[in-house]
Amino acid sequence: MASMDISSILQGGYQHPVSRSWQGRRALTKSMFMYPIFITDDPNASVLIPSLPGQHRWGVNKLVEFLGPLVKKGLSSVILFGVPLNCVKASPPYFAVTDIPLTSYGLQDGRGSPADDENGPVIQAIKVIRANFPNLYIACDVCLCEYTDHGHCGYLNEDGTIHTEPSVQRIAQVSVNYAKAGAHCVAPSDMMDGRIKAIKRGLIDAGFGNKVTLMSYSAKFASSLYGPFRDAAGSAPSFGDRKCYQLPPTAKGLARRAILRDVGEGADIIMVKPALPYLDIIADAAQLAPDHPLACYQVSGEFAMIHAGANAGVYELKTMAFESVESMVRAGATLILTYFTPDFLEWLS
Ligand SMILES: NCc1[nH]cc(CCC(=O)O)c1CC(=O)O
Ligand SMILES: [Zn+2]
Ligand SMILES: [Zn+2]
Repeated sequence: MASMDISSILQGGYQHPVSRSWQGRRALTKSMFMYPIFITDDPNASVLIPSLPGQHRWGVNKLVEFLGPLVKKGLSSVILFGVPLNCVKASPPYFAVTDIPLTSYGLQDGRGSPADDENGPVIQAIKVIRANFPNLYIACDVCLCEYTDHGHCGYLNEDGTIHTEPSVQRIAQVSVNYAKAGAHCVAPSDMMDGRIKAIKRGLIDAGFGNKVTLMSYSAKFASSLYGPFRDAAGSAPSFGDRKCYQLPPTAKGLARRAILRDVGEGADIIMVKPALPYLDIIADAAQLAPDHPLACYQVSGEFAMIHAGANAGVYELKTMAFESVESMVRAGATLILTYFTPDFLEWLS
């Protein structure tokens, strides 16, 4: 060892737990975690989702009891997903958005009207959370796939292709209605071209420009890792796939263009999704949008996979969960959407 060159020695710098804690650029904090929760339209529901270990579909009447202990432990933000299950399915009509009157809640109509119905699960949940947890930051996922009968993220033309303009118009309308109900943040996950600009315009025109954050799922890939979520939300497409709007897994260049576009269209936060297989994209986003908060979504399949590996004895769950999010932070993420949030609140206490 005496012959080893001074420039060869690194271990002296991290032999102690305290010196190891200085090796990350940023330490994990509780406020880095945003918790995705599923709100269904049975107000008393508390239904375990089999493919998402420990996660439930909640009815609005259960939210206070469920969130109370988490808020006490330091939960600072949630993202809401509506899961309308008590809807009659109709065959998809094809139309321009302005031609279709709002139907009453309960009818799945190809227009996605339950998304922002006054009595629908998301609007109700926003109000309950605002009233009971004044410091909890509420983001709302905005998409049409949970609400349309065909399960696609936008409206369709007769040939099954995306009808972009009415889709974007409707997504902006839903976003504004979530803002009116009290959401602090709207997060469009639909991947329709031009929706960030349309939502920003809508928010500004409705007086929410300086009050509501716009978080864009900018680099969202067509991934195999959304399976448990589609189970949970009942949002699997009834035909076809999402490859014409979600990005191909190989598409580094498209992801970079989408990030730059969304920055230009007024996004306040950029997101990469899924997270762990796309760390290079997170690093690209950190470099392309260095002055924006950068979110990543550790999606349902990543969460299920980490649990499955732990159950198979491949690693210890907590160690792997830490390694996964530490990797995301190392790549440049400042905010992580994850079903592990309740666990991290415990682990970081
Ligand atoms: N647009 C809906 C949406 N919003 C978030 C997810 C995935 C979240 C997860 O898997 O945890 C999806 C699924 C999809 O696009 O098919
Ligand atoms: Zn969708
Ligand atoms: Zn297609």
